[in-house]
Amino acid sequence: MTPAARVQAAIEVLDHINECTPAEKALTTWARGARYAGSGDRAAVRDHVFQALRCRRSYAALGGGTDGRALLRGALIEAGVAPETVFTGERHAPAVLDDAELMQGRVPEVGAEQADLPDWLWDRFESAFGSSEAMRSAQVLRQRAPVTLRVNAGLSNVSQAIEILNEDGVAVTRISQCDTALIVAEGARRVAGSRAYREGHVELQDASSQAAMAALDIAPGARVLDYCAGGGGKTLALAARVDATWFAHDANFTRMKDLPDRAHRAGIQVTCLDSDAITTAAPFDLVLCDAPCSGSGTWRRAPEAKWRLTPERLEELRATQLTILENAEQHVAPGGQLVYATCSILLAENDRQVAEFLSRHSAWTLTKQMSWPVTEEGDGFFLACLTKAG
Ligand SMILES: C[S@@+](CC[C@H](N)C(=O)[O-])C[C@H]1O[C@@H](n2cnc3c(N)ncnc32)[C@H](O)[C@@H]1O
Repeated sequence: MTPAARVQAAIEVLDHINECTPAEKALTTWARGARYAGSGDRAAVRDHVFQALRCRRSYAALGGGTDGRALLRGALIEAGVAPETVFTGERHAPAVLDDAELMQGRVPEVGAEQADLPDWLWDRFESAFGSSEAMRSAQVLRQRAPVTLRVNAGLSNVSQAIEILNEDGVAVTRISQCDTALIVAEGARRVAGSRAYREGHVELQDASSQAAMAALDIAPGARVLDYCAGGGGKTLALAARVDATWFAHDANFTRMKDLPDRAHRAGIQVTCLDSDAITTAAPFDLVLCDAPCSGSGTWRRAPEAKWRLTPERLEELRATQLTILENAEQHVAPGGQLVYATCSILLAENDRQVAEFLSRHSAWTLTKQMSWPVTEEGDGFFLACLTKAG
């Protein structure tokens, strides 16, 4: 496909998304009907679509509308490419911009529009971080996220992992934030098929999640429950550095379906527990609640979420987070830890939740609280460690 044909395909996918189709589904539907598209074409179309979703508001201002054509016109203007060089009307390229379209478009307004956030979220960002840090975070969320690997310290060391990845054409760079984290500089699409990945030397995991798990104090031999385990990424990260007994739970048990295989690949053992089995296996020395959240620290990976979140949905999430903490704390042994984590940068889901929990539970003290801002190297992440009276 020509570059202009890729833009036209992205326009069609964005129009489909505008009709309330989830981005992944719209992309899959397009790819099924576009057998002529090679993997490079599919990746390029996907990049256009996701970038337009990250920058939806500012591109809409620049391009003069919210349909696919306007968004891609806005994207080209921001990239310094004259839209008429792409909207040529030639074979498979977008049709020439008409007079009505050319009348539209303006510079995005200072504030929420430039930040590519809904107004109410921009207000929250500004009041939490101040204008300049709020804008810095928002601008990072407008960019593509890095592909980051975690070296499985249980099986490999960093130099060995880099060497094995290089053999398969995956070039990586180390970062200061975390010893085990490697950012993929070249060959991201080769990671899943690489020997390093297949044999468990590396896992995909954001650097801030890795740094947060590295910040936990876990004694060898401890009994640890990952209460919101999902695919088990946090358990695997912890198990790579401490020899403990690992348990995993998720309200949606099927989310843990890949965990036994992933654990096997990483050379560790994890016991998956349903709610009844938790009661039998309790108490635990540490219960980790990597709670469902707005994902605001990861919106560059899932940009639709920032436009979908509403104040009401945020309140629902907050209620779920507190219920999870209330349920999980009952399974912690005296003197043990309850760890609350989110991949959000919103105070409402982080500091405020910890304060709320502490105000209701006098037996608990906050022993550690850390947060990671969104940066070029890592997603936003929050961690609080609470200790139960012995
Ligand atoms: C942020 S994700 C966890 C990600 C996972 N820890 C990882 O590292 O891949 C939150 C998880 O919490 C689960 N969840 C939602 N409500 C829950 C509840 N009431 N109790 C336990 N798990 C819950 C969801 O099914 C989801 O898998």
